[in-house]
Amino acid sequence: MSILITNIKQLLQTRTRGIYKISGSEMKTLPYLENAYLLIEHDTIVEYGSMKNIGGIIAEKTIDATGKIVLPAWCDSHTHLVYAGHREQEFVDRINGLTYEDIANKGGGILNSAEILAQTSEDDLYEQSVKRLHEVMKMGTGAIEIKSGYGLTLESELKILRVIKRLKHDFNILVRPTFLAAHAVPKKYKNNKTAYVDELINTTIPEIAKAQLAKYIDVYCEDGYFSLEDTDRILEAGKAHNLVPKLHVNQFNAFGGVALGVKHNARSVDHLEVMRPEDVNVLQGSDTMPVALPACSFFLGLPYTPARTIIDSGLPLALASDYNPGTTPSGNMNFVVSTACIKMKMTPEEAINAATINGAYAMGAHKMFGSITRGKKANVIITEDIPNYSYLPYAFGNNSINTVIINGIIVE
Ligand SMILES: N=CN[C@@H](CCC(=O)O)C(=O)O
Ligand SMILES: [Zn+2]
Repeated sequence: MSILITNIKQLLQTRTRGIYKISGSEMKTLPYLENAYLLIEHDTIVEYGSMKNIGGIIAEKTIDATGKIVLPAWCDSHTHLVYAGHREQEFVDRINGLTYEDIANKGGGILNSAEILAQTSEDDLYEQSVKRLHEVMKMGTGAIEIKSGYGLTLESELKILRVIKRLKHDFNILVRPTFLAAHAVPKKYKNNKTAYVDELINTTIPEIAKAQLAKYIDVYCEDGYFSLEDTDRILEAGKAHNLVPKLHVNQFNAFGGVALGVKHNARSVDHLEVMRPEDVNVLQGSDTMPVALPACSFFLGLPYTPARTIIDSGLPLALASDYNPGTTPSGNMNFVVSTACIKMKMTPEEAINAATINGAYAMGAHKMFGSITRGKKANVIITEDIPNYSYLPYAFGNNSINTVIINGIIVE
């Protein structure tokens, strides 16, 4: 199937091959063409250019994008999309004064989700997750990372990772699986966290690696969860099984998690709501992508990741949704981009770079996703008739998307 998109008002994020992430002041630039066309063959972008030079291209399907903007589909590099049930009671408890920490200390939070998931069949978990994946694809997400982490036992973690594999197989979208059993200490190990970490290292990680169900390994490095020492041991064990590190760090406390991530050459360090100068400095010159999750800050009323400090120091920054039942029950990347502009003072250009090419980098998908580049996967959003690209984050809460094409196929 070939698709020709014509009369595009603005074709955003047009880049030549070999550009894998955008850093510092370069994030303020979003290359684009006006009055453009884009040609897709099968699942690939094969050509684009000015309408003046369209020549005699013929395709099986033509979409007239007069008045519309075309941009790469969002690359959401941090989600927990495979979960069971919901946690709106905790939401109400927070409105009534409890903190995220209070709720976790009462056995709620991640442990609450793990209990529900243990009682949910694999098929049911799959069906619940299908709805969410389809919903985010309709909202423009064209590549996604999904973590386990609501299992906390070998059996339940495998259940989640098998569901992720099924989604990957059944849906026409890049899915990157991450193993996150170090998400919370299970009740059984409440007073013996070291035994849980030992079990992860000696049994769970080797089994997960044997099953080839994950590409990345993640740890929630935070007070009350996993310490620097635990995290170091877990990442080391993961690396021995070819699992690439990603980290949850600096959500509530900063104590060296970012430096540890850099030491392990983590693909990304995510959250970063609390950043000290040394946490920013240690990222300089590294291959690790900092990732902000503004919808999580919005929902919990936490500080926002200091995007200006990070970008103005010359670093790159990616944006992701953190879709999960506890801290971010939404996978809407349009909202993430708006919130980054409104609350983190990112310009629309910076936010779009962060949610496309830098998001692709944060999940190791930058060679085929995240920009309008000849030879990359045909993952595009066609907006409604809107005045310009700044209107996208400006009209927060609106769905300004008309059509989403993922791997050359229109999402229905
Ligand atoms: N902070 C750790 N993990 C998730 C939330 C987990 C939960 O509360 O269910 C996050 O990234 O926000
Ligand atoms: Zn998360």
